[in-house]
Amino acid sequence: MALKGSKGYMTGFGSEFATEAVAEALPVGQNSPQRPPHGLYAEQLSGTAFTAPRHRNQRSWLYRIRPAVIHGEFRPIKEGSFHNRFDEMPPTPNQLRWGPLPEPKGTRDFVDGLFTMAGNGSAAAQAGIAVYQYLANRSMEGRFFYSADGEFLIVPQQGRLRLDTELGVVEIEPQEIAVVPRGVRFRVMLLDDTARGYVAENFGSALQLPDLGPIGANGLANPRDFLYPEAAWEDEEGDFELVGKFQGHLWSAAIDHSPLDVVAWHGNYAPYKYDLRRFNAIGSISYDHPDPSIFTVLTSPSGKPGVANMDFVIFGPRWLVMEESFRPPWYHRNVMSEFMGLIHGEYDAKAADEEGGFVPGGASLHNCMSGHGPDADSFEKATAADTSKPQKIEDTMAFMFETCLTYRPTKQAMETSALHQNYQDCWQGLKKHFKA
Ligand SMILES: O=C(O)Cc1cc(O)ccc1O
Ligand SMILES: [Fe+2]
Repeated sequence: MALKGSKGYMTGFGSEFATEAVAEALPVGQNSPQRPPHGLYAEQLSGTAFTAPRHRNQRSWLYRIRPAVIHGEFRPIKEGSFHNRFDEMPPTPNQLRWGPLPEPKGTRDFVDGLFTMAGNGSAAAQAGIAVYQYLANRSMEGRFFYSADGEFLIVPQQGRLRLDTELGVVEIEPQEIAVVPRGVRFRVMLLDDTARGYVAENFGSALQLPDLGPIGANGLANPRDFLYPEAAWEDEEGDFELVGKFQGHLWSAAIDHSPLDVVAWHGNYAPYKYDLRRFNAIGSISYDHPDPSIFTVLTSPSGKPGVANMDFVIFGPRWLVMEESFRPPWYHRNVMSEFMGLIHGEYDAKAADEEGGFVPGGASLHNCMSGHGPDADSFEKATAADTSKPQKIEDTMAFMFETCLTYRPTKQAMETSALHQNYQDCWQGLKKHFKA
């Protein structure tokens, strides 16, 4: 089942778009005419309060075959590995690292295949985030999903995905990301046999581009590299299911038609994709390793000046030229909490070890004020390196979901066989070099 209409994209982060998959389906000069063109229903989808300041206001007008209200009663469904239970055990200050999650038995689609790793804040407070990993081997057939709790930032690590959404089709592959806004209904189709990746569900204010300050008008993730789908639709009837995530729980309603029936839309509240390889990395060209905030792709402000509910930060290919400096990340403790994943290649602060190290598909968690930094091998290498020569970090893509609220790992994340038992050993070989 492929949606009808264009599979093209429109460019520009947060732009005001207008798109129609059927000619003249968009009303001209008004949003809600008495009789919209082609017998469509007009429906507004508000992502911010009606009264949010204009530069932060997000809403789209959807012109659809049936309004979103037509579906059966929602009933709670049994939750598997996809849940928001962050209080099943006391959060640990220990540094944690996981290998790739083991393949579960049987078939599962994107929604069944979500596995909650950690979270903080709550959907109720509209603050904090949940971090999931997914492992899917089947497309969502006859099944649609939305979250009222937050936007979904999807980071594929293996396998291409086609996100069929109410507002159009977004295709992503590893090293690209997509964001599906709160409330938008979608289904995830696998374009390869299996799919594996990470998701941050952002309960707080919508992700936006960071301010650039003295960097100037250009750099980091450039607005025109964000792609939004053109309208695409289907008019399918059948015994389908709509799964909603609402206040941390999953609900299911019968729906006798596809909710992906939006023939035209206009506005600035829509899913989008971004290719991480387009990131314009900016760094030190003199000395010292800068703070990783220079690698922020998207940020969700918390309301406190300069403090992010979440930052999505990437560590991609770049030159290191800092002279007489320790070039990898320094040892540090951070009031913000750091969940990391590796999409591709190797991370410069962590070499392979007997547990496999930090490998693609794996993850690490360095929580509020827990010490961390390069392992012993990486430290030795970096302190011996010739820093009069530039060094290129190539063929790698790691990322961090950094948040101002402390992560609470789930019980299942603490009990999975993927959790490394000896992670802290990677630092125990750090020798004393002090000479008075
Ligand atoms: O801990 C990490 O590996 C992430 C990180 C990278 C960096 O370059 C500086 C600080 C930081 O937390
Ligand atoms: Fe860190």
